[in-house]
Amino acid sequence: MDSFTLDIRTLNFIIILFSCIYSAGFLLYQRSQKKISGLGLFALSLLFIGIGPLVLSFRGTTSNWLSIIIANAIIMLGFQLVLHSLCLFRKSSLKYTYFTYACYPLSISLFYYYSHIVPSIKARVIVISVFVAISTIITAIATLNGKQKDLKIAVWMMSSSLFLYGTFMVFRATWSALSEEIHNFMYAGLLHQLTFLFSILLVVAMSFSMLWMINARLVRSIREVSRRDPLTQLYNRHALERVLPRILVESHKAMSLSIIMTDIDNFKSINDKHGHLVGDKALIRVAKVINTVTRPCHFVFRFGGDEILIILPNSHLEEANILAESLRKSIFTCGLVDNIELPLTSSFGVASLRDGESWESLVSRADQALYHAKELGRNTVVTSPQHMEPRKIHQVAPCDKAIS
Ligand SMILES: Nc1nc2c(ncn2[C@@H]2O[C@H](COP(=O)(O)OP(=O)(O)OP(=O)(O)O)[C@@H](O)[C@H]2O)c(=O)[nH]1
Repeated sequence: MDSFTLDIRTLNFIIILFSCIYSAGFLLYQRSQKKISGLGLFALSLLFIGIGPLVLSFRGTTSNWLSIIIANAIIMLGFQLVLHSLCLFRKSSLKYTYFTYACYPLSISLFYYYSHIVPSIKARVIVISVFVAISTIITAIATLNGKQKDLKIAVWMMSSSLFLYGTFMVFRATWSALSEEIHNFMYAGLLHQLTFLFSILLVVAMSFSMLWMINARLVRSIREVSRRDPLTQLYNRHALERVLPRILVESHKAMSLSIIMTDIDNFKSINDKHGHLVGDKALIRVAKVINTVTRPCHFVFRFGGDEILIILPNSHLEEANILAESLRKSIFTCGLVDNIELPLTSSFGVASLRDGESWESLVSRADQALYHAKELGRNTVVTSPQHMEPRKIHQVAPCDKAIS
């Protein structure tokens, strides 16, 4: 095992360099971009993981108190903060940090004991290896169990690099416990030299995974923005074009798909009478009501102007009618908009996909039904018949209030 040797001083220098560079990078990133929970603490943890070995390298030229106890306390604090920061970043419970925070003073006391009362390099190696093993394995679990939606492959990379490092530390502690006392750490053997090499790998892997997760979050938020209507926050036509092929394939398998087309009644006169800002608020209010009444399996799109399309996958006509009627009532009773009592109502056209019917034909039937609802006095739900009777239109709900 000792025929191959690595230079600990060089490896130590690389740890210091990488940790400090990544730390500074993350701190600058955090300052210049929108704050990301846990990122500042993660940067700090890397700084500690870098400063610890720096202080350690003064061994022999400064007091043991500084070069042994303080240096190792800084390294252990660095690993503790990696755990804390990743709990914040991944929205994991902070309970994961309790055990290692409790072990921290005990580990420092043991360091004091094995450097000043019963000096033993071997015992100190075991103490730090056990502490780091526990904290990195807990960090790997906390990272995996976080509630935050992140790119899975990057989460796995972060978690598995921490887990592998922790496992190596368990091996190092066990090996050291079974070996003889170490007289000079610099020549203690390959296992201890590998610790420095693996620490460099851990710093690089953690930093890369962190950047990967942040980048994936940005891409997701940009994609989300591009698919939402900025005023109502409903999905836009671009989103409809993206999800429609999938919805149609699934609905052909399930043999059922219904849609509801709705349009605010006399919206132009709301705009003309109260101004476009009030009109915007009315539109937002209607969108909110629709979002509250519909279920997560329904898709709601701003189709254009004041027209909103609701897609109900795997739903028959009756189900769509019941939903449309409940939406109609909820909009009719939704109250004041901007402290102004508006006659806020909507009309609805409902249609269900017929055998072999195209999407365009379905939308056109829902549009026709909506048109008839307007003709019938508005604030009404009209259903397009399911069977081929193009001229026959059913009115399913009476008008609560006709608006001229
Ligand atoms: N405030 C506001 N108005 C909008 C927006 N988009 C479209 N509009 C207005 O919405 C109105 C749509 O009117 P229509 O649907 O044609 O007619 P209506 O007055 O609602 O009448 P009916 O639909 O027949 O009940 C137009 O005046 C558009 O200028 C928007 O984002 N904000």
